[in-house]
Amino acid sequence: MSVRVVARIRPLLKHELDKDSIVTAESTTDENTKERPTVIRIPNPKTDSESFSFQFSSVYEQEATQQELFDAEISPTVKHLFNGFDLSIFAHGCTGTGKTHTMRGGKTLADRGVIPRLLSAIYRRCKKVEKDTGGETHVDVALEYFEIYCDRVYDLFEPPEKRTPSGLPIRDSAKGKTVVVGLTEKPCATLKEFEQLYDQANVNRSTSATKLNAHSSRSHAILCVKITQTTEDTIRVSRASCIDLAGSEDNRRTDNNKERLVESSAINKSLFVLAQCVDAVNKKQARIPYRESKMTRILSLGQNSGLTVMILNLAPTRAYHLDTLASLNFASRTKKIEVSEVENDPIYRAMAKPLAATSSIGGATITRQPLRPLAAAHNANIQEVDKKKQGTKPNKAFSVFSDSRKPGVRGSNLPVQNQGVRRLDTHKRAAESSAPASRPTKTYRSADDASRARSLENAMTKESIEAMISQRIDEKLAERALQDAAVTTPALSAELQRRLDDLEQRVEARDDDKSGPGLQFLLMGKQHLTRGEEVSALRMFQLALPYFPGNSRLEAKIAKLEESIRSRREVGSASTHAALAHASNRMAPLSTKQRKAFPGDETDDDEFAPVDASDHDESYASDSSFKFKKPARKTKPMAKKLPIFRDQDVTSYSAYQEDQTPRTSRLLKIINTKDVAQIKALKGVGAKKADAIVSCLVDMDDEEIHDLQMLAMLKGVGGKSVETMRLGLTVKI
Ligand SMILES: Nc1ncnc2c1ncn2[C@@H]1O[C@H](COP(=O)(O)OP(=O)(O)OP(=O)(O)O)[C@@H](O)[C@H]1O
Repeated sequence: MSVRVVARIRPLLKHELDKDSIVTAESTTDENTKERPTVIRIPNPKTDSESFSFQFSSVYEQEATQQELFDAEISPTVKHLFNGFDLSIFAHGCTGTGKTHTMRGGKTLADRGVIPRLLSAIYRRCKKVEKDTGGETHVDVALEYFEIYCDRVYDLFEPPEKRTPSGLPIRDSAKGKTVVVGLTEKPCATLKEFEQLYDQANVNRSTSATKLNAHSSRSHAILCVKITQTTEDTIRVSRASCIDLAGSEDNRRTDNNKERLVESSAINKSLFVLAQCVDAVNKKQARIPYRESKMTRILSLGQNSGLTVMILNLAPTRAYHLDTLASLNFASRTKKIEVSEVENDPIYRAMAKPLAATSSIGGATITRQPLRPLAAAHNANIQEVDKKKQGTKPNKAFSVFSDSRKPGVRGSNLPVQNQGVRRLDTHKRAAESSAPASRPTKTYRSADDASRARSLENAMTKESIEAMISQRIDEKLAERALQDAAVTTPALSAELQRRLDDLEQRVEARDDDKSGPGLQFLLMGKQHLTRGEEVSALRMFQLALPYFPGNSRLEAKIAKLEESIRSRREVGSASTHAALAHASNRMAPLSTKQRKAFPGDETDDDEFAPVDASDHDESYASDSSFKFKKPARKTKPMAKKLPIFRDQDVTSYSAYQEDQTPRTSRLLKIINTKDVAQIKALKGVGAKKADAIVSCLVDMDDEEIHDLQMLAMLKGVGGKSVETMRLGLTVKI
């Protein structure tokens, strides 16, 4: 199932009442049917006569209330949560668009946001479940609440003075999910208790006034609600994760001071990585850059399971025009992400197979483990279980890290309990159909709760037997894996372990590094430079300088940039001058050759740019020296496909058109319409390519494609495609 994306347009704020709303909602069906609109329409920033439209699952207009949004989007998911599915709800949008209002809301009953309403619904459901099962099922609710501020994770249930500068570490659990280590898990039995805890924790959240929002969230806040349903025989854990992302900020509009800029650059970077992850997931790329920011690593969008609802918050006014377009574009790509609906299995209390709480987010029960090579890995996340129930049989000490679908077992003739996951998507079902369906089927699950409770006793006997068999298989496989590891690589394992420990220490040392904000500035500077935004790059490098006093390379870099900017200004005429200033943020692709000649050559940058520890994490298995290496450069393919931008002198645009043939002009005109239908009609362009081209164009804000070279450099387009498109056009003379 793909991520459900809904859009919400916030009403005009007091100081915006005299402004026009340019973002409108439209219904695709007959207006009289009173169905909720599903389309957002927004004018083209270049010409108001044209407009872009974006389709979503639902669109909430300015008048939509908190109650309407909750009832339609979130309330129906609560029952799935109690059926064992995880739920992720996140609010996305640029700063000041109403994310916190949507998630947290105001103090009055009508103003309450998604989170308090969700908790209220959860407590109601708890009571119902307990009543329907005649008290056999007991439901516990516990909370974890943390924020990711400047790429560091802090527990919001802890007062700020207790924070360590490097924040809480995050680790990958044995189940392949990302967990934050050391979070406080607060049991929370009533709605009243929740309100107290939540309000208190929100005081600890990092917020500040910015020019665009008087109460701007400076961090991504993530609330995890853990629901544990316990019967005499089973324990089932599911989680609802509510994520209030910090908003992206255009620092040309914020007038942010130094501190706000550091926060802003961290926010923008993590959101940029999130967008890259979404793109990579959509393009089915082998490497998804989750590890490049803590937020994406924790969210693991597309890798987590369960139900995901994204609420895209939009501001209606023209001041947000480009930001709104960027958000719409991002959300359109997000909705294509497929998320597997995987139900959390119950843990059988009678069996010696306790599992660590499984969650894509958080998990206080997971204790921190040193990195280990997989061959010698064992599952250390085994909880203490009810020893009275276990009798004298010792706890199973380990289980093998494996895909929970147990490939080794699949071919076996033994009756296997599908202990790992029960996927609901049809391909997976077909593949699994050879195994006997020993667990209750979906139809059984959705049956009336009362009859389910009555038949539970009989079903459990059969299931207990199967669970026991499965446990034996696990143990055998684990023994074999350990034997194999011991026989084949004893020396290597010790060496590898030493290196892994070493690597871990280095990663942690980096976490504690006081020059963190300086590195952030450097990184931002480098990003600006790559995009050719010299002025912004210079500003970032200047801000980084105090963190690296006496760094001659950085000083040289700044001097070089200052010189470059000065000379460009001097060369231009007075009119070009004005245009340059205006155009410092406009972009046009740069050829490989031009890029090499650019003063901020990448080679220089790498020498003082921060090294991304996450990359090393991933490559440790193959890195023989464990020294951080620069990635090998693949200049040729990169140079062709990478959209690299530089400042563009707008006065020279007209030169592009002078020597263009009518066919070329027509092609560029069609491309610049940004209309998928027209672009799709070009020779050699399918729906996917047309979509990709429009996405690229929207990403380039209001920039146009001026020539065929520029067109060929768009992602997914090459020289050959351009020629095919061009030759496929007929031109009247
Ligand atoms: N649906 C709405 N109805 C009434 N007021 C709203 C609505 N949405 C947002 N607002 C108001 O808009 C302002 C900005 O909203 P909010 O702080 O929630 O934005 P945000 O997206 O969380 O911003 P940031 O990313 O900077 O934290 C607040 O004053 C809020 O009360």
